[in-house]
Amino acid sequence: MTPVREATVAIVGAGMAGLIAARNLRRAGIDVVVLESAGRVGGRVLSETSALGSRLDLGGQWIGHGHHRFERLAKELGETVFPMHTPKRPVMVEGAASVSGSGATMANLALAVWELRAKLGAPAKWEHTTVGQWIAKSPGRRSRRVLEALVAASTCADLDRLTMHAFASTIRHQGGLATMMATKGGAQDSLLVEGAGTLAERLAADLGTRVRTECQVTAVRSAAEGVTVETLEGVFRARKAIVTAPPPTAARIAFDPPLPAARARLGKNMYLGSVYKAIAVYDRPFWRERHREAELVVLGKPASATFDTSPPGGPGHLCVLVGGREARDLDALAPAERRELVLGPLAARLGGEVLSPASFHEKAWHLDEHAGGGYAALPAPGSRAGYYPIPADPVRHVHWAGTETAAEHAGYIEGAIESGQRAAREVAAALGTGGS
Ligand SMILES: Cc1cc2nc3c(=O)[nH]c(=O)nc-3n(C[C@H](O)[C@H](O)[C@H](O)COP(=O)(O)OP(=O)(O)OC[C@H]3O[C@@H](n4cnc5c(N)ncnc54)[C@H](O)[C@@H]3O)c2cc1C
Repeated sequence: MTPVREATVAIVGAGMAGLIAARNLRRAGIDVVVLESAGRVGGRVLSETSALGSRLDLGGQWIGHGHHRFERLAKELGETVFPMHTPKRPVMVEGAASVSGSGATMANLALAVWELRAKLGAPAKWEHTTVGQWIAKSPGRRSRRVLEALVAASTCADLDRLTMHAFASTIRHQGGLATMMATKGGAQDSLLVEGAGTLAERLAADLGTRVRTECQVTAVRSAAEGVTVETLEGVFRARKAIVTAPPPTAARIAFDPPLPAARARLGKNMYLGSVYKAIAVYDRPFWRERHREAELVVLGKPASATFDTSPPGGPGHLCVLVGGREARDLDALAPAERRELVLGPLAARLGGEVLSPASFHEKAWHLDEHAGGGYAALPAPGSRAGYYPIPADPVRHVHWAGTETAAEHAGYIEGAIESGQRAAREVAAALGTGGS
């Protein structure tokens, strides 16, 4: 029989929240074990190396304006922050032409209404209206397509699975629509040369054998003296547990005794969005030489958002994001077909070289059984459970972290870090050990 292993705190998930909680508990002298179901650490952050040697992120990457914890952590771990190459405003393109005139004006008007409603409070009837229904009623084919593209790229939601009320609540919590969508001064403000995924790798390296990958937690049983955590790799006993998996994936864990109804509801009433992300790498950002900006919203099928994420002095990086249902539509294609579909619409604008990257990196997050999707868990229609921040009150010896629980910047890496710090403080206090 496999022996039962002991730690003071067992942490479920080696994403940013779990790794930060582990690091802070270790700093307070508390023994931890981090149990991760995937064969790698990082969760929704993941860095790769391009054919030209540059690092790139297939998961979370941007440091948003005011994401101070994230920026501090990056600097502390020796990473280099650089600002995004940002035009005055992104260009919306359909085919080779940019979208202007009434299509753009109507879309901007709708965005202004959403922004205002998010600030002042959304009308109750928006609880029964999905974003898809709202957009379908608004005038102008192009304007509707712009709105669909922007909402899908900024939330990764299926537009018929996100109510206007929930969307307004997300906008409010994430500092406004303009902030969510902006590069300079917004949620896509700056990047890391070495990659956000590298931060997770460095945090895990410092924790050494305390981090166990391919160790899926199947059950957490609470008793008076602590918890027993069952995994596919054996049983761990601890005084406290911190669960960092987002509610839809945490719902696969059996809790004994069962979780209170409100907590269990979160797992049922939330889902992770669908998102496809690609980074195409070129020997230089050649489009800049032609005074072409690569911050684009492409209104084709699929609709995508493209960014120039090239590191300073390094190769050219084009980042393409497709969110929601259209991200899933890409799954059925062969890789070469998908690459052409994603890069093809950019060629008319940026030049034919777009079609011949030195390397092409892609990931469909909704197909990742461990992460479950991205960017973050969303509330399903029919309930306000799942609005940010989701409750994180401990249940006996079980504490909760993960970006969705963050009081500030939920959904972002900053929120994951904040939640890990908070959970570590909470657990250290419960153990009577202080903590950082
Ligand atoms: C494509 C994409 C782009 C993004 N872009 C940005 C961005 O630019 N900037 C930004 O700030 N944020 C971005 N985000 C969001 C950001 O990546 C996340 O908010 C953050 O990484 C979440 O961290 P977390 O630790 O809360 O959760 P996770 O990273 O999801 O960690 C949870 C971990 O728990 C593990 N797990 C789940 N169930 C179990 C189990 N039963 N047993 C053991 N382990 C389990 C999972 O495998 C995972 O590793 C993006 C996300 C995606 C997917």
